[in-house]
Parts: sequence; C-alpha cells; structure tokens
Amino acid sequence: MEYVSTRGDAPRLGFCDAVLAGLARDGGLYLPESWPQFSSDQIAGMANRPFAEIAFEVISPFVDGEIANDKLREMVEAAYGTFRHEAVAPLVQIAPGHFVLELFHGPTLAFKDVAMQFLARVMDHILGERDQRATIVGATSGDTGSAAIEAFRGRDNTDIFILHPKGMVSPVQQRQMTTVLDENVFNIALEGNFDDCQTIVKDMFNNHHFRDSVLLSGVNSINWGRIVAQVVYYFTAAAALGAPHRQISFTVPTGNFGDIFAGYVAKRMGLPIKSLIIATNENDILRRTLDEGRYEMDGVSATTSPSMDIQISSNFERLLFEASGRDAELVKRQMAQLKQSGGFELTATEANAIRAEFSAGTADQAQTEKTQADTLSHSGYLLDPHTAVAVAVANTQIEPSTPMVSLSTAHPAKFPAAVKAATQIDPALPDWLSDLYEREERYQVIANSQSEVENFIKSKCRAYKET
Ligand SMILES: Cc1ncc(COP(=O)(O)O)c(C=O)c1O
Ligand SMILES: N[C@@H](CCOP(=O)(O)O)C(=O)O
Repeated sequence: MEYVSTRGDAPRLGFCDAVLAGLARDGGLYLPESWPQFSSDQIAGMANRPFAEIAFEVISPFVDGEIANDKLREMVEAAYGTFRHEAVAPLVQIAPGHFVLELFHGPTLAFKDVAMQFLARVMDHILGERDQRATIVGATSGDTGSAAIEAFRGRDNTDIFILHPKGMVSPVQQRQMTTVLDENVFNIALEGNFDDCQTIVKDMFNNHHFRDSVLLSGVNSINWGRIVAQVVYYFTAAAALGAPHRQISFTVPTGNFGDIFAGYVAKRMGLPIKSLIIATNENDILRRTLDEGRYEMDGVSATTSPSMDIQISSNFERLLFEASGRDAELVKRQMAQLKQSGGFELTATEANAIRAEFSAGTADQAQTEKTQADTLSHSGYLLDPHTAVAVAVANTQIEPSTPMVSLSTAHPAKFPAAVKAATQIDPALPDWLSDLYEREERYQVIANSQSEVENFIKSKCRAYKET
C-alpha cells in the first residue's frame, strides 16, 4: 500500500515513511492510494470481540506488512491496555435508539488517546529500527497536546514540542500538558489562537531546511497514523449495534475534521453507515460550507467546547481530494486561495459528493447547555460540552429504524466549569489526576512567530543538526 499526497507533488510513500513524514513535503496530507475492503462476514465477525483485536484487523491492511504482524499486535495490545475500561470504547444508551460512544477512558480523558497511544508506539518502533531520533511537533486546543505528551513522555527517540493558544485551553487541559516535566517534553504557550498554532506547525513542515535539520514529525491529525487508529471505533460500535445487518448513523463533534473523516474512511471500507453528521459549535465553518458551497473563514469565537474553536479544518483537505475525484491540482488551488484570501468555492462535483455523504448541524451555547441539563435529567448521564454539541445535533436527526451513535470525545471532568454551569454538578477528576492542581508547571510563552518557535525548538531538541 502506498500513500499519496492531496497536492500531488510529494513522493509516494509506504506506511512507515508516511507516518514519520506527518505532513507531505508539498504541504498536502497523505492518504492511501486505495481503500481496503471489509466484507459483511468480516464486519459481522467483529461483534463482541476485544477492541485490540479489531484494531489489529482494521489497521493491518494499511500497514501492509511494513511492521511485522506480531509486533503490530503487541503494539495495539499495549496501547489499549492503558485504557481504564475493559471495552476500551463502550457504548451507553441515553435515549431510545441513541447511544453515546465513550472514547475518553484513556490516560488523558479524551478520544485523542485512542490514536495517540498507538501512534507513539508505532513511531518509537520505526525510529528504533532506523536508529534515528525525531522532533515531534503538535498544535493543540487542549486535548491533542495532553494525549501526545502523555504518549511520548520519556521516550528516548523523540523530543516533543506542543503549541497551545495561551490562556485558551481549560485549566485541566493546560495542567495535563504543563505539569509533565520529562526532559523530552516542551510546552509552548503561543500568543495567538489555535489556528495560529496550527499554521506555525504546518509552516515549519513547509520550511524544508528547518524540517530536515531537526527531523520533524507531527502528531496532529494531518498524520495518517492518527486517522487510521480512529477508524477502529466506528467498526466496533457499528458491529456491536448490529452492522452489517443494519445501518448505523454517527454524529461527531467536529473541529479539525479528523474524527469524522475516520468515519468516512470506515464507510469507504464497507461499513454500512447511513448518515455521518458533522456537529459544530458556533465556529460553524463546516456547516456553512455544506449549506453554501463556499469555505469562508470569519474569525474564531471562544465557546465552552474550546477544542472545536477552529476555522482552518485540516482534514477537510482530505475530503476535498476524495470529493473532487482525487484532483490534486484543484485541491492545491483551493488551499492556496484559502491561505491568500481566507476562503474558496467548492466545485459542483465536490459539493454534491460531500452532501451525498455528510449532513451538518450547529448547537450554540444555549442549546449545548440545555442538552447537558436535559440529558442529565432524562437519563442521568453527564455530558462534557463537546459531546453535548454532538448530542444536541443528533437529537434533531434521529430516525426510528437506525441507531444513532454520538461520539463522546471527552470526559466531563476535563471541562468542570462548563459542566457545572450547565448542570450544577462538579465532575471529579479520576484518582490518578486528583493532585493535578498541586503539580509544578513548566511552559514557555512565545510570540506568534514561526522563527521564534523554530529557534526555541532548535535550541532544545536533541535531533538538531545544521545542514
Ligand atoms: C474533546 C474534543 N471533541 C472534538 C474535537 C474535534 O475533533 P476533530 O478535530 O477530529 O474534528 C476535539 C479536537 O480535536 C476535541 O478535543
Ligand atoms: N481539538 C484538537 C485540535 C487539534 O486536532 P488534531 O486532531 O488535528 O490533532 C485538540 O484538542 O488539540
């Protein structure tokens, strides 16, 4: 299996090189050249089996033998052994026909752990085999950063630099990152918003001199290794609810479009998904794009679901590539327009293809809080604000004959202030995080400047070699 860039000008790579590359050298995102297919019998056979076994089954066609099967199996078992729930990603029914898929039982209480626990092991393995050391960078609105730091802390083959928007993540998210004092972990509080963090990360990849001098690698969902691991829980959830014998719908709280793109991939692989519903908060660029056929940035507003306060939704580029019939020249032009003028028009082909696969809805602050309060009073279930955005949107789209799964992307205790405001409940952190507020913090405040970030990284990382 080879991987191709959405912008068509980067070399085709195998799985291991695509994972280490993170972003393609032409600025595009890697995708497999074709979609592995799962038969109805294979999907039926996934019901009631351990998560790690399904993970191996779903991921291995993408790895395509580049990592030995017994090693890959060992990695997925170790990755999902860190989860505190036996099922890893359990389903909980909150209303007739409506289920929440709990993805927050990993070490940092957010869905990012599902992919990050896998990806860190894969990267460590590849680097170890090649006797190389890499510099990992990531942009975060709170959850990717904490999951990545937890997964990469103390690893000898990597130094990790995470950029978060200063003062714009929840106090729990911030401390989960900044209180990790391992020598290979560096937190940067950037004077900007999440999109600024993400732009600097992508621009560092596009600065080939810098990229090569530190052996740069990335852990955002621009990295294919993140997406592939997120495909797994669509299969486990759908099989548990009766797929392939019936269709299942999913509603996904969306920002960078990685999580819902993983659902699209599952569908392309043969999973009978009826609807894939994009749920956004007030930062509703994706819903507007579906409605209007134009991707148009209009500023980020702060909400109680900060991890979705995004305008530049990275993985939408992967969808454009698919929806345009893999027209890399068109995607390249659209991405250039986005960078230059903050927007671009979808072609009719793209708009039709996207509308055929996705629908979208928005829940504003009041609807999100009401959903948190109503869900608690009707079913006794406490939702974090991101999950509540999904549940609010899903509630408007439920059909009697099709189970609806809303993805629960974070534990309520990650966002205690928002949960308390909506429900009067103070969600407790689990034991292993109960002293989070007493731990020492370490982070570096840096201006919104690519060169300042690059200089800081060069001064700290062990991989740096002047070229
Ligand atoms: C809690 C939570 N929910 C939802 C999202 C949105 O996911 P994605 O960026 O994959 O669309 C994020 C951030 O990525 C998140 O941290
Ligand atoms: N919401 C994310 C933003 C980064 O998303 P990613 O999935 O591309 O890593 C976060 O929590 O950091």
